[in-house]
Amino acid sequence: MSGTARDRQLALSKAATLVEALPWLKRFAGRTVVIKYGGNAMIDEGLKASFAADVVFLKHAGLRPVVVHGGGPQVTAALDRLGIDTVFTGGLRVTTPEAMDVVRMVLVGQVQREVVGLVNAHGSFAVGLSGEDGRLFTAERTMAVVDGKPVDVGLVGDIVRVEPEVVEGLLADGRIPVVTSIARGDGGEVYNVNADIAAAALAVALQAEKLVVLTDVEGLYADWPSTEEVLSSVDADSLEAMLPTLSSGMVPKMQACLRAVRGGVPKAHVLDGRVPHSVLLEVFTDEGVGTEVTA
Ligand SMILES: Nc1ncnc2c1ncn2[C@@H]1O[C@H](COP(=O)(O)OP(=O)(O)O)[C@@H](O)[C@H]1O
Ligand SMILES: CC(=O)N[C@@H](CCC(=O)OP(=O)(O)O)C(=O)O
Repeated sequence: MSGTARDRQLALSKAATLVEALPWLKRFAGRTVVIKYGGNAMIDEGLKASFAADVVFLKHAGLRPVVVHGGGPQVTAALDRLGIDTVFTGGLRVTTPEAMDVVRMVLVGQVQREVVGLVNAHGSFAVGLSGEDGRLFTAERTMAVVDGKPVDVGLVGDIVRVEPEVVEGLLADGRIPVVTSIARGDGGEVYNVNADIAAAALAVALQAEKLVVLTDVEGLYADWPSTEEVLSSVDADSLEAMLPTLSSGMVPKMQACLRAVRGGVPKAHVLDGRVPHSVLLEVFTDEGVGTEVTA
């Protein structure tokens, strides 16, 4: 093919991508999308920058993105440096009072600041919040479930109340809220909340159009640890039946997707955050990517 013909074909395919986005741009105008940015998806500087660009793109395209970030690997690295062992049970970090201080310091003081900085490379959009701010999240102590039995995991909370006004105020002001999954209990105790669960609770409270969860696998594998088949779509009842068979970080992630769709969020998606611009591909293309959870 001559250079000119190739150039013309490339231009046509770029135009086709833009045109494919048109119905989605119309459909999602003014809608809220909650994006959970997992610590395992924060791999390198290029990917972090492409995630931030996607979030800012959504905002300029007329959506209202809200970021809930994780940072589990970053917390584990900080605990290692302090000589504190890490144990996960049923996908939740066993959180001693000593570990809780580190979790809060790393998530709010380090990871949230980093995400705010990445988004604000594009303008003065991002404002960071902990679940403690404006009493956004109230939590109660919870347990992990292993083989159907509850197991104590220390200062881990589940969200029992969301007061989304502080986030709604920021959205109305044209900002991009960047939320950390730390919450207080009614008695003032501080809890470590899994970030997938926090993102789902917030998506429900904001009546979001979508919950998008970025992680380090292609989606939900049908028969993990085999990675041959990614489920492209699963409904809430089938997912609930699968829950007891899931392991590690997929347990809270899929509980979160279930909670979102049962709470009225039309769709939840688990995407591979290692693929650049996976958020844009999910929101603005016909096929979507990863695993979609529907009610
Ligand atoms: N059925 C499954 N499909 C995909 N991943 C699974 C499955 N079961 C367990 N996993 C594990 O769950 C991990 C994702 O959870 P997690 O490590 O908590 O991610 P994140 O930090 O993004 O929240 C995957 O990397 C994989 O090791
Ligand atoms: C209770 C619990 O497990 N809390 C998580 C909070 C951070 C998180 O969820 O981070 P990722 O999304 O990167 O996994 C933790 O301490 O690691």
